Amino acid sequence: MSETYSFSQNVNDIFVASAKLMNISQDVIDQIKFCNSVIQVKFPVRLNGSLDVFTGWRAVHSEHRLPVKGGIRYALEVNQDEVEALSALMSYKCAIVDVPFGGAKGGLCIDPSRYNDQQLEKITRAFTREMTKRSFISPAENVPAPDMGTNARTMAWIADEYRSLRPQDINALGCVTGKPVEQGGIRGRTEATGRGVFFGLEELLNQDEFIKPFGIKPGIKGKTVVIQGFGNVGYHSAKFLEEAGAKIIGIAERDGFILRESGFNVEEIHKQFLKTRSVRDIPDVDYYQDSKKGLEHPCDILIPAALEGQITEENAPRIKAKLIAEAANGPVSTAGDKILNEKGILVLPDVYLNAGGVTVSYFEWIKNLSHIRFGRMDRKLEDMRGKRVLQLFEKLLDKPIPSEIAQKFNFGADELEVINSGLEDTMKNALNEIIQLKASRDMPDLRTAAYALAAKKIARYYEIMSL
Ligand SMILES: NC(=O)C1=CN([C@@H]2O[C@H](COP(=O)(O)OP(=O)(O)OC[C@H]3O[C@@H](n4cnc5c(N)ncnc54)[C@H](OP(=O)(O)O)[C@@H]3O)[C@@H](O)[C@H]2O)C=CC1
Ligand SMILES: O=C(O)CCC(=O)C(=O)O
Repeated sequence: MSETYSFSQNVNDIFVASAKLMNISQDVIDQIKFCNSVIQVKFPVRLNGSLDVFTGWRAVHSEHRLPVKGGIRYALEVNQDEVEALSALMSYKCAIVDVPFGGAKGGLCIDPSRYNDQQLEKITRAFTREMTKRSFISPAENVPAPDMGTNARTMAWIADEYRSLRPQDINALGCVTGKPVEQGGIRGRTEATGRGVFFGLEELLNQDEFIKPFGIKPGIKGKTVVIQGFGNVGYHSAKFLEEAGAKIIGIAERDGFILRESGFNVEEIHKQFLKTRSVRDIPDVDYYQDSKKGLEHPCDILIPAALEGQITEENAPRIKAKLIAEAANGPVSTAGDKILNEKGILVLPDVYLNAGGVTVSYFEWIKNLSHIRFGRMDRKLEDMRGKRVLQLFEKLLDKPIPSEIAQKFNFGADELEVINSGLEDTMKNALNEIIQLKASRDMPDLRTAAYALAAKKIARYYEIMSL
């Protein structure tokens, strides 16, 4: 990454350029683009007898809708510029997929692998107290979720701590999403971002005319895929793509790049990886110590699913993938993006593609506020209704409907089916909106069109308010 790289500047630049293409006034652009507020907290935690001081941030980008929403990241690289950029991405992402939230993001400067679970719990609870005290966590105003270095368990600690601080808040469980199902979470959230990446790619690869100029053939089957980052998002993206017939040939992790041109068995490799969180000693693969070289390996689809700023003007000229699917936030810098576009590489942008996580977080938040699981009240009723319709058909036809056909009438969906269908619908509709806007305004690329769509939707809110 170049020394002058500013993630938030990158996000602002592309937002401003895209908003201008929609003829949005400079006043409204300025109102939207800046981060509304950001807190930095420094707090001590006693671990093994000594006091360690931790630094964390939570940035709120736009409160045009409340609550504001966005993950909490635990990583040593976390800094204020990063959380501000990520919070802006959250505002735009939510607008694109019509999730009625503003944008936020948090981060704690910590290497989570250096602490055991008990220590992480203590640190997380202390961080939660700091943010709750300042109203940077609440079901009505500011709702975190998992991101790099955090997971469902971290969210359970946050929810529990918040509940003990605000026992009178009947909606306390909605103060955070991405919780374990047993603690008020929703089925399908853990894998939602990866599943959303899959739905986005599936929809894109169905658009024969759109992808043809990039030399990309329709369909997922047989496509070769390289993934950077084998955590939550990378693993689930790989898994769903493999299930649909893609060949995952390369995985770039923190400590190296593994390659098998004939394709991995994702589940098997993931099991091995989890033993040490390393790709170094995985058998029967080619191993390269220089992880970043993995991004340059020839493939149909390259999926950066780790950090921002991974493809810049430095390595973009050497990228050989036909399609880059940005599962991570901000993996391609503005300068890198320009080079990819000039090379004719299609980029499916983060601000749309990884929105599956927040979409299902929205469903979880609704579940927490309504205090009932999706399907609990009407599943049986729907099932009975469906069966009656089938019986009626059988009566009219005077013969039984073959069981393989009857089974396809999946009446009475359970929570996971409801969530996954809502996610699929959201991801596919949003991509079509982006593609249509790109065509109608002759926009240069999907990223510009996605930001323009977000700008249009958020600007509408401000314009109505000042009528
Ligand atoms: N979780 C979610 O729901 C969402 C996540 N995202 C974005 O997706 C990306 C990944 O998040 P998530 O999967 O949740 O995070 P995880 O922490 O689960 O996984 C990230 C993985 O990337 C690895 N990694 C870190 N640095 C590098 C590097 N330089 N090169 C290769 N691999 C690296 C990590 O290794 P190690 O553990 O050693 O650090 C880890 O295995 C982030 O950009 C995040 O903002 C976007 C939307 C939602
Ligand atoms: O699920 C959420 O609320 C936020 C997910 C997130 O942090 C992201 O999309 O970058």
